[in-house]
Amino acid sequence: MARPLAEVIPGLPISPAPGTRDSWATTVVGGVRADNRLIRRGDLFAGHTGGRVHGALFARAAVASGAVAVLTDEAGLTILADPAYALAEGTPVLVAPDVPAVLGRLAAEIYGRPAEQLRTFAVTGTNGKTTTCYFLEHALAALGRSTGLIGTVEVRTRTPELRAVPAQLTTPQPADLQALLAEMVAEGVTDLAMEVSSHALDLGRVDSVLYDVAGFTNLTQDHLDHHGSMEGYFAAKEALFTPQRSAQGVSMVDDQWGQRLAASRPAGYAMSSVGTDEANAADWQVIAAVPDGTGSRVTLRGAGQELCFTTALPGAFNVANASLAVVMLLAAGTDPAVLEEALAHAGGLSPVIPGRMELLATAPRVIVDFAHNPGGLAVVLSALRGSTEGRLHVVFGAAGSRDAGKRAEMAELAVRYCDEVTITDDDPHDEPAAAIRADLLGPARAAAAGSLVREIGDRRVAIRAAITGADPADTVLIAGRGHETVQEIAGVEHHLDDREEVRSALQASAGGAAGPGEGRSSR
Ligand SMILES: CC(=O)N[C@H]1[C@@H](OP(=O)(O)OP(=O)(O)OC[C@H]2O[C@@H](n3ccc(=O)[nH]c3=O)[C@H](O)[C@@H]2O)O[C@H](CO)[C@@H](O)[C@@H]1O[C@H](C)C(=O)N[C@@H](C)C(=O)N[C@H](CCC(=O)O)C(=O)O
Ligand SMILES: Nc1ncnc2c1ncn2[C@@H]1O[C@H](COP(=O)(O)OP(=O)(O)OP(=O)(O)O)[C@@H](O)[C@H]1O
Repeated sequence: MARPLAEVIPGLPISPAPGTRDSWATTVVGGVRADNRLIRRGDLFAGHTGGRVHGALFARAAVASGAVAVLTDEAGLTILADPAYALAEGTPVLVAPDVPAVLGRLAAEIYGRPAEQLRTFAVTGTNGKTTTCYFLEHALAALGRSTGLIGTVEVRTRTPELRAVPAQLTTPQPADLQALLAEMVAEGVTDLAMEVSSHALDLGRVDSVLYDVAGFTNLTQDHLDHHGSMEGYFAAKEALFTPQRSAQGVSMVDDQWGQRLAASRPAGYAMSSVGTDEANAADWQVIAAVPDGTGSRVTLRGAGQELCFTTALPGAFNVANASLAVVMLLAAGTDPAVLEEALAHAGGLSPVIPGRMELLATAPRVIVDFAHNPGGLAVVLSALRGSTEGRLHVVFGAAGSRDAGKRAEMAELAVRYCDEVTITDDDPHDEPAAAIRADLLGPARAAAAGSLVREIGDRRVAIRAAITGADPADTVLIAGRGHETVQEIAGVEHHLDDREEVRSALQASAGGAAGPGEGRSSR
């Protein structure tokens, strides 16, 4: 889709920069990007103030890649006035006081408002967004819909066959999101399941999308470096459940935040609730979740009806995630009996989700999971404790330069549930790795009653040590990085995939090999 700028900017706080000739109005743009590396011929480049660098510094490179106009802010105009960054005479330059605030709406106009041509499901909450979106995608496919998925692990469409690319962010930047939605519409996607992070809500990444159904999973401590407090974090999530952002919402009311969300919606906003604990009133209630293979057989009751489905994903928390996805589909108008039959026909709600309770061996049982905050670690460790005959081992660390306040609670949870705790590195980013480990080790050692606690900084060595030290009846959980394949230490990226390390440790263990620093734990 190509649109003249004169058609897309009326109504938006955007004006031509002083000195830009009138010809800007007839300039036709095919797309918009805020990263020069993504520019296609005919795009508008939006170069704005960033946390690290100003995007206007890349305007020349964007024009060299085919950008036909530039949108920037006042600081960007100063940069473009510098001969080192000045654009060729005649390049249309537009200016807005706050570019990120307007980018979503501008991109939606340029790409032809693609979100309005899709049925859109948004999932927010601290944990379970990715999982719930895979459940939604799986169920929608079972219903014969052509579904796109946007989330932390990957962005994918199912038309005409599966196409996936790794995700950069949980929720893409506004221009990238609109470009992606336009691509999906062009491919024939009918439904979209996407994760909406609190950062995205706060930073305006989804401002131009009105979702058909929004879902809330839960809230536990995370990202307080950005939001300041749990109230601030909740307020960011809550904004999704307003008529400006979604037509209706579904809240999982197992925690107090979900209950508060369900009870506090503005008049006229359609909100429903789902819960797995009968102590909390909910429109749809899980009345039974019985073990079925590795997962559960779930019965939901609501609106005078019952709906049964199975999921192979383990843990009570996956009963909650799957039930939320199901109730979001019901909220969208799906008939419960039709959904029940479609799920039965598809063999249940059992998507394969990279790095989420991913089972890599059975004796000992070795699982890689993305649990990286207290809420996630608590539910995963409690599920594994209950199903482990032998000893429970956990290998984990904490990401650097992020909400350090959650570290002590994670360490205490590890020793509460596990027999052996190996503290290692996650993504230290720019923080000294040893200092992060110390933040975990102190509280872990202080709280350790009977557990063995040890420190092995090198994650490969830590994984190998835990696996070679485990007996067949034991469970080893490698927590925190899930599907991730890059470890960032002091600004340098290293390849590291927990699943590959587990496989090679299992091979070494089967062959009797021993690497450096391995062996039984010491106190
Ligand atoms: C706080 C935040 O969200 N920051 C994002 C933001 O960075 P920034 O504003 O500092 O941008 P910058 O690097 O200074 O660059 C400024 C501008 O120049 C452009 N640029 C920059 C370099 C270049 O070579 N060319 C170029 O055009 C950039 O695209 C940008 O428009 O824009 C960057 C480019 O898109 C993002 O990579 C970066 O995400 C950072 C890496 C990040 O970690 N974000 C996290 C906090 C985040 O958003 N997480 C949530 C999930 C949280 C969860 O639930 O787990 C998410 O939705 O992903
Ligand atoms: N409903 C839930 N409640 C608590 N923890 C959960 C729940 N669902 C999943 N988890 C845990 O959280 C981890 C992350 O799950 P998932 O990727 O689905 O969440 P997310 O919200 O997308 O996380 P992120 O935004 O950090 O990527 C899982 O690996 C699991 O350990």
